[in-house]
Amino acid sequence: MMLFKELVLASHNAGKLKELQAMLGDAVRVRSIGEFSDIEPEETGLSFVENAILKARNAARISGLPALADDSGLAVDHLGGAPGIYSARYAGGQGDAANNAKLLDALKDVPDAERGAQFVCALALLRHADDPLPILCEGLWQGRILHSAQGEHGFGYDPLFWVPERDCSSAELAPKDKNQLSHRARAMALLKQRLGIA
Ligand SMILES: O=P(O)(O)OP(=O)(O)OP(=O)(O)OC[C@H]1O[C@@H](n2cnc3c(O)ncnc32)[C@H](O)[C@@H]1O
Ligand SMILES: [Mg+2]
Repeated sequence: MMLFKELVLASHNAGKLKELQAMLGDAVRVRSIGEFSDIEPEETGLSFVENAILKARNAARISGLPALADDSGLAVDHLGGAPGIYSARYAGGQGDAANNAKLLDALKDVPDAERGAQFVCALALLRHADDPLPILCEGLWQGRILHSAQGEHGFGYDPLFWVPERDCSSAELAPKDKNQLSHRARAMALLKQRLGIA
């Protein structure tokens, strides 16, 4: 059952915000944390779930609203699951292009069969800043890392992520298709079930 009509999305990533807003639809009025603060909390957790809770708690405290956070990243088999929770900071916080260049370099000469990877998304919803029982939902998306960037849609590692079920990169998918297939889409589908807005 839906407990509120308005929530704040605890993300400063424009690509994520767009996707989460599209997935939530009209069921709930969505505010962005950028309306309240430009300061990003330090992501000190050792798991996606811990970081999602930390970001949602911070946003709920700042806004006084229920808060939804997304902590996500790319886990590459050949790299033992890296960059994982450090995906945004993989190349030292220099942004998507630097992260992608570093990833291609790390996988140089690695054959396709060993380029498996998964996108991971953890969503945390806190009804208020001191909520002792956050709602947690996760989603995974299996694919593999390309040898060069392909496609213009999406954000982050999308141009390097090959989607086997569609035979294209995740940046070549139309946004509405990515929003049905992705790690974020899967986590959000579970969250909507939990909230009774599926
Ligand atoms: O923490 P917030 O403010 O939400 O924004 P962020 O960009 O820092 O987000 P994360 O800490 O969760 O880091 C996620 C990293 O994983 C990447 N990522 C997550 N989902 C992705 C997707 O759907 N497509 C491409 N890259 C994605 C993204 O580009 C970041 O480098
Ligand atoms: Mg972040």
